[in-house]
Amino acid sequence: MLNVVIVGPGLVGAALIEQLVAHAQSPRFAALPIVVVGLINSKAMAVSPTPFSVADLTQWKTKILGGSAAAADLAQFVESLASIKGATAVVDCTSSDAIAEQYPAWLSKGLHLVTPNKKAFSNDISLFRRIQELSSSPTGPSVYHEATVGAGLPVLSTLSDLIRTGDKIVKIEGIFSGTLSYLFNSFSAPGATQKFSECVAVAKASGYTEPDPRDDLNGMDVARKVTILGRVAGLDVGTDTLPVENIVPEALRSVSTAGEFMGRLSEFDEHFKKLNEEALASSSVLRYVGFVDGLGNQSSVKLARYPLDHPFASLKGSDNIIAFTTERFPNPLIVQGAGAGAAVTAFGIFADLIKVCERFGTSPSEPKI
Ligand SMILES: NC(=O)C1=CN([C@@H]2O[C@H](COP(=O)(O)OP(=O)(O)OC[C@H]3O[C@@H](n4cnc5c(N)ncnc54)[C@H](OP(=O)(O)O)[C@@H]3O)[C@@H](O)[C@H]2O)C=CC1
Ligand SMILES: N[C@@H](CC=O)C(=O)O
Ligand code: NA
Repeated sequence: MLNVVIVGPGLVGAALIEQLVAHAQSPRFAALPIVVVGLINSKAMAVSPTPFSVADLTQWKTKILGGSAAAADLAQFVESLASIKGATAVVDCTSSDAIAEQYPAWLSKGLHLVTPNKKAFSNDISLFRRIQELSSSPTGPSVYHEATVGAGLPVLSTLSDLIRTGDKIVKIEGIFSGTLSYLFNSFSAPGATQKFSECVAVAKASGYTEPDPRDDLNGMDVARKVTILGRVAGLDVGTDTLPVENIVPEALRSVSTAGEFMGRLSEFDEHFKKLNEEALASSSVLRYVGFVDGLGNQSSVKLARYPLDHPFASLKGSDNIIAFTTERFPNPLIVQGAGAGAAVTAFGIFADLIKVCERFGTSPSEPKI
């Protein structure tokens, strides 16, 4: 049995709980060897020596983290996991740097880690290397973070399979942001009529953006994904050295809240309209792309023009597209699909939890179709 505790049941963490509950209730599946024993958000926490029931998980906001729950204290929360019998995985669904810093300590206690939080893998490379080192033993704790790039799409698993089998990465090129994909697919297309600020508002309301959409528009979210891919491919890349094109209008970079930023973005609709018209005039569209250079040090993140017949130009919705050009795949291996949103991100986390189970011999059975 794998015990799971979720740190930060926000949009994505709540969707994970929903998927675990739906799985447990589905007659198609045998009982899953995954149980939830702890939840903590920024206000409250609860850890139970026995698994939370499906009924409690269905109403976790009131039944688990409601009135009688203890005040949140992460150190105490982690300490109390020592009393839980059997393997335990921490699922970090925050976007917190401070929590990412805790991973080495958690791994040293033998806790497994599954997370969509990009920070630990894209901040200082020494943290990335420490985590790799602590999770490198086949019998020790495992770390899976598929959802940090392309949400649930099989991007990191594909990359690590290519590398583990001896392929050489030439380049990885793609649209790695669900938010920026949605924005430019809707805004920069022949005949499109929506204003840029309207597209940003829809992306935020759809749950694609980071809590502050400037973290998407400034290119940092894509830079983090390019960094993670590069590091998994063995390259020494970091967000501090990557050239990154920031498309947040200069005047809005230092406004203090995401709300103020959203409120004032329409002042810059004309600026984005002009960029778009220039692209369309040359039969091209604007797309925000990341590039990992497997052979040199030309990795980058930028807004670029693509001709209308290019695969990046015909992308839909919040889809990501990731093209791996390798020694074995001179015509790129392409992964494409929804790369943001609560359900597809939670799917990636859920699949990683199943991998933790498989690695330790508590494999869930296949559906009974
Ligand atoms: N949304 C998406 O499409 C995708 C998201 N991701 C990543 O998934 C992660 C979660 O995203 P999302 O669910 O949208 O974010 P939310 O802002 O909805 O949720 C974040 C959660 O973290 C909690 N939290 C923040 N700080 C702490 C803390 N110090 N201790 C305990 N809990 C804390 C918040 O608590 P409280 O509720 O009390 O405020 C909240 O529950 C992020 O790292 C994001 O980059 C990855 C791929 C796609
Ligand atoms: N804000 C991100 C969420 C997933 O990483 C995006 O838009 O892709
Ligand atoms: Na992924």
